[in-house]
Amino acid sequence: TYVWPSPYDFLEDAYTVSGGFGDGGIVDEVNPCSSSPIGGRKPGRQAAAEWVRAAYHDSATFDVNTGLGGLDASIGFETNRPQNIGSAMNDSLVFFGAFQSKTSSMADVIALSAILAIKSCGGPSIPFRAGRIDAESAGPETVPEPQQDLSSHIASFESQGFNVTEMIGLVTCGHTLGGVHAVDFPLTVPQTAITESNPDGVVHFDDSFDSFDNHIATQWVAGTSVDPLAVGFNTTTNSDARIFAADKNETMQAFAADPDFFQVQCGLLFERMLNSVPSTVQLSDVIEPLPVKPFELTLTLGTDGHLTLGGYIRIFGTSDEAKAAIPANMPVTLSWKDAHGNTNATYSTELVAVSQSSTSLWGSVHFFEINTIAIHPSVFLPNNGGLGFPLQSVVLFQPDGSCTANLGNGIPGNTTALALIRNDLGSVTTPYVDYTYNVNQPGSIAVKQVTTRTEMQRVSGSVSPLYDTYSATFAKGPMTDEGRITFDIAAVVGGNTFISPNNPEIFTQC
Ligand code: HEM
Repeated sequence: TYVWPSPYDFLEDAYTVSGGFGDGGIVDEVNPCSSSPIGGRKPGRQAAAEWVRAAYHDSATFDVNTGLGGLDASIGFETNRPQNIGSAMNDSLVFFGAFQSKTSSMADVIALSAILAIKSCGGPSIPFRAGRIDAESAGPETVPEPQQDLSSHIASFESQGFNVTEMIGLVTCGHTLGGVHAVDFPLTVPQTAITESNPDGVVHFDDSFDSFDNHIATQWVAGTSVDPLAVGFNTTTNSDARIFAADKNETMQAFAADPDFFQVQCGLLFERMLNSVPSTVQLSDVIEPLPVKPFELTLTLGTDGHLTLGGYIRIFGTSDEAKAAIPANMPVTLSWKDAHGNTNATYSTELVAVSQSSTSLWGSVHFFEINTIAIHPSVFLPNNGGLGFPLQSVVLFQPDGSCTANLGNGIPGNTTALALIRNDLGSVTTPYVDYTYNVNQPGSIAVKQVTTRTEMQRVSGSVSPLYDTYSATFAKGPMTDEGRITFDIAAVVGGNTFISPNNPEIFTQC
């Protein structure tokens, strides 16, 4: 199961916190469900629908027989294909770039975005797993198009692992959001749909385009469908009509009769769709909000030689009691153990509720601030055997003195990162910085993550006799507009490897 610390902590944060303090910002784009995407903020465009369609088009390259393709961000290299017409795919990828990092591939962000969009629109809770790997080229051209016949669609879905019933389900679940745009599909939607208030000429699939509900099915069964791919003027592109009726409307009738059945089936089908990945990819366990989780924890050496712990503790709950709780009245105590595993009345502190509130799509979430605790370094265990929240205090990033040179006009020069490494736990070998930045890739608007390694050198002692100071200077990568920049610092100390992971880009000027 998922425990802290994990390489996927960043994705878990993005999954769990959807507003207020600690919010990474992904859900804001699809809350409310009708929101249009930033950048191209046009009435009629809907980010939630665009993300769900992007996830489907990326995953639709999956082939169950070969185990190739699937959700792998190859969509970035496929935007010149007619199936992906419009700026929706690229606009989504640019937005997702802010959530891409060494431990969150673009493909994982695409999957996460669909899960959050569907939930924000009132749809099912879909389990999220991470670990997808980004492709570096286009996949096969297997995304279905509306003018194809039913047997082609059955064959397409079959090679993606979905039978006829599941095909009907997946198309219905997808087409409960959004619609068809006249600017991109003039053979399906008449140009008269384009107006000043509807510049892309969207015609929605059902009467509740911003609610993940079964109206797409109830309207179809009642004969009141407005779906341009079902009752459109051009019968050739009425693929939804052919698909909906492919089992004599059995599935559509079941969806129309029972909204809960619709939700459950959609959840299961989307989960399979998002987990369609190349057979070489090993997905993680399901990532669920942790009840208690450190957030932005920092452990630094102060000038008095004491270690200082700072940051926040996040508390998440789904019970009615948790939802009713007022953070300011919630006593949250942080206690720690000494080097012998013992507790002591003084090894404890009360945390203060952060005044700004936070929201989650999955329950209630509150943050509590650690009012910087100073402790003598020797009370920390290098590793507490996996119990509680192990604080790694052997290799520490030292923000004080770490900096990036300025070459003038805002052009960054080299970055110097400082680390403190314990000197009393055995020999220190191969200390290094792994710096992860983004490069543009020809053929896709999405950036690629690159990691370069620089060895660290011991430069001096420190204010504490237990730590020495190490330094590395390395070039910043090319400046792209997208992607997160992070670095890890690691060393082998006394035969064990210690890592200070995911430190944020250094902006302090030298
Ligand atoms: C035979 C299969 C399918 C065909 C031919 C098809 C075709 C289309 C077309 C032509 C559009 C209009 C796009 C636009 O104007 O922006 C559309 C929209 C959409 N499709 Fe499909 N689709 C199929 C299956 C699916 C599936 C399986 C899903 C999801 C699981 C899905 C999700 C969506 C969504 C959410 C939209 C709305 C996009 C927006 O409003 O921006 N589609 N589809």
